[in-house]
Amino acid sequence: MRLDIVSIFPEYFAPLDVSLIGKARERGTLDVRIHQLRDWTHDVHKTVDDTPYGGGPGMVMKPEVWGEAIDAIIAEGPAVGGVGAPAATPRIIVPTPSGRPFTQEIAQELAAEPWLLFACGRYEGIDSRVMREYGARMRVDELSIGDYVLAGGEVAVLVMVEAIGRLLPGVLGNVHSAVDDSFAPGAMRNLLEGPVYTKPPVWRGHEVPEVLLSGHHGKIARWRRDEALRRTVANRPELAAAIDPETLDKHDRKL
Ligand SMILES: O=C(OCc1ccccc1)c1cn[nH]c1
Repeated sequence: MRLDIVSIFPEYFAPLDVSLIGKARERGTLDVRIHQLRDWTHDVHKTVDDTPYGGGPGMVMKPEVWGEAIDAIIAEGPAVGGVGAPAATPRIIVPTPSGRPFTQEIAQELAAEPWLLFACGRYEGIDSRVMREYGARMRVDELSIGDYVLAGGEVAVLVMVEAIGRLLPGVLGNVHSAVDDSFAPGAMRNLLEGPVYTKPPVWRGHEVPEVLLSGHHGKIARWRRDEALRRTVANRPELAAAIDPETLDKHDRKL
């Protein structure tokens, strides 16, 4: 997969050189290119923003600069690698509080894309005509990572790149655990993970639940399902309401 990220703060993405993503880049699984948006300005101040039409507080990012940046990046294509055929254009992702919720399901969908381009907005956002211009010929998704307002899209891109990156083949240590992720479609859909334990069996007087030491896989699976349900009801009642009995039966059938 090729990942292009455009930002006025490219230094935000230094963390992508470490851990899972760093290894994937070394392995060639991921081709990450960070771009400084100001490289496509032509004035001495490298201006990327201006006052909003219609008035109001804050500034809006200029369409011309974004258009030149995205055109230049597309011209560097097509992106090869990844599961599918080479992609002539990227799928553009724009983090914004007013976007569609970014979910594990969307992370899985994006992990199958050969080429993603993340556009980091700052100030009040990017002139809407940019999304309209590129939306006419490629997928453009405005996505939110949560109901709060950040100063810019950079941190949201780090979140999405990590959620997507860990799903790529060869990036995650044991690919098995991605299948059992919370929120992933399938057995764990709408169920949160329950509590986890490791050695020692007793720590400061706290014992590990007996059933987990029993070696009885059926009882362990049921206990884990029940704990997951308990935590989901406690922390995310709206998810608990959405669990279809089929999901729970699936767990029981696996027991
Ligand atoms: O603040 C966010 O993105 C940065 C941004 C983009 C456009 C205008 C204001 C702020 C965000 C919050 N949840 N998901 C994304």
